[in-house]
Amino acid sequence: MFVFFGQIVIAQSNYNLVAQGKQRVQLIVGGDFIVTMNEAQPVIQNGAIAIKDGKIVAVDTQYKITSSYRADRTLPGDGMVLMPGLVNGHSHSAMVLFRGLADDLALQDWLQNYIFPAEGKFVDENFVRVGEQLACWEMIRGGTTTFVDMYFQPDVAAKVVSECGLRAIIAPSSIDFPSPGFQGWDDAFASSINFLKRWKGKNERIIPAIAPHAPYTVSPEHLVQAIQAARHYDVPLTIHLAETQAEVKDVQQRYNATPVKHLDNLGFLEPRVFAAHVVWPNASEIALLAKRGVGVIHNPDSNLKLASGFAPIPAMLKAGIKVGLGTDGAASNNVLDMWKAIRLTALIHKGTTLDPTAVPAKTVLRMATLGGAEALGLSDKIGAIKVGLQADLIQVQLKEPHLLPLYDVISHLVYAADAQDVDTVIVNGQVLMEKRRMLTVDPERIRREATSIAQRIKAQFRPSN
Ligand SMILES: CSC[C@H]1O[C@@H](n2cnc3c(O)ncnc32)[C@H](O)[C@@H]1O
Ligand SMILES: [Zn+2]
Repeated sequence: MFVFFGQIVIAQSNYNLVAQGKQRVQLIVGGDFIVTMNEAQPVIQNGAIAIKDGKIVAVDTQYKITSSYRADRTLPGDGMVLMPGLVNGHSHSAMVLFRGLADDLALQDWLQNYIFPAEGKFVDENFVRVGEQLACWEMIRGGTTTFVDMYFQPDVAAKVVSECGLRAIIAPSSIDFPSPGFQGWDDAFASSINFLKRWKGKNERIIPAIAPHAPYTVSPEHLVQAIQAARHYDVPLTIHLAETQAEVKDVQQRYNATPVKHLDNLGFLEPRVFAAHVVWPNASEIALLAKRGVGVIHNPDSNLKLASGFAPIPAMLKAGIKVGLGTDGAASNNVLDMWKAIRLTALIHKGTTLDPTAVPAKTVLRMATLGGAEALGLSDKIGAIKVGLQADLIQVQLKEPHLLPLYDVISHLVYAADAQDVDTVIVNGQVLMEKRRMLTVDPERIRREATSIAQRIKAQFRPSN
């Protein structure tokens, strides 16, 4: 409101409210069901959301929303479920260009003899630009609205993400031996600090972070340096942790402690840290992760494909750990498809525990949205449909045969829906895909450039064993 000559003059938005009885917003989005992830109003039938300045300003029935708000634009929700966008808590996005390059291998063989050599030879600015664009295209198609990207060339990645409209934690990798563009830890780590100085607070959708690779590839001194920097610059830190039995054995031999305990001995574990995989924690390490408030990202597809094992997710959830879901990179998955991770999570833990109530559908859907946001430290911004949160939303169609009939919308989202069912994607109030039409990326150009890079890889790639 403006004060003019001592009188109160009603500003434009209030004028509209007074003039037409309705408040003006940018966007109204509807759904036959809104699955909110908000305990106060879990599922709303025939619902709608009003969005202004990228944020959710009202969540209610369609009748109430359209009675109170007038929108510049409306996306109707007939035959749709409206829900928070999916949060992919662990990926190496540009690795989509290595999709299908090295399959059916155990993690250490895969990394040492195939992936690290391929990265050394092919990963440069252009690789990351095209790979990141391909990954963003794939993730938008599948309803991911926030992802964590733990890889190289972070400025290139951040530029692509800011252009395509997604939200991302961009965590440049640091490791103790040569990696693309770096001699070793010192220059890689210095570069990651420069990246976060450049990007912190610059774009509300890009959150820079620190990412030491793993306890078996980063020395204790460097791990301490990483967590101290994360504290100093107040950014998240992510790391691969306790991924394989080989890692547990290796860390135990070198440091006389299992991986989680080793990090705790270094004073490394705190709520700003979220760890990927955590397949092999023992019972006391699970308790420790919960006590320290560390987030865990479960990557079931990658853990199965690399024969790493089954993470003890039911025990972690019981202990109160913040657990989210991730895809890992497409060289070990081989897709950035969160629906596959959702379904696998709901199935494998029932199989391993012989308990059909282990990790129920509702819990898995929470892990893919709000649980992931909590693990990443972003639940004050995303992960649920609630007034005040950012408008990161997806509409999922409910009309195709594999989704009929419908008794329980959450059951369908977990056990029956897939990436092709995502109809419309919105991040920060911006529509990135509408009725499956891509609005912020150029599929034809990406397809052409990705194919050209792959031709070079195919001609030149040699594993090191
Ligand atoms: C320093 S993070 C980037 C680095 O990690 C490699 N990587 C990809 N997937 C995995 C995994 O499951 N475990 C360990 N390391 C992985 C990636 O190829 C990059 O080199
Ligand atoms: Zn990974």
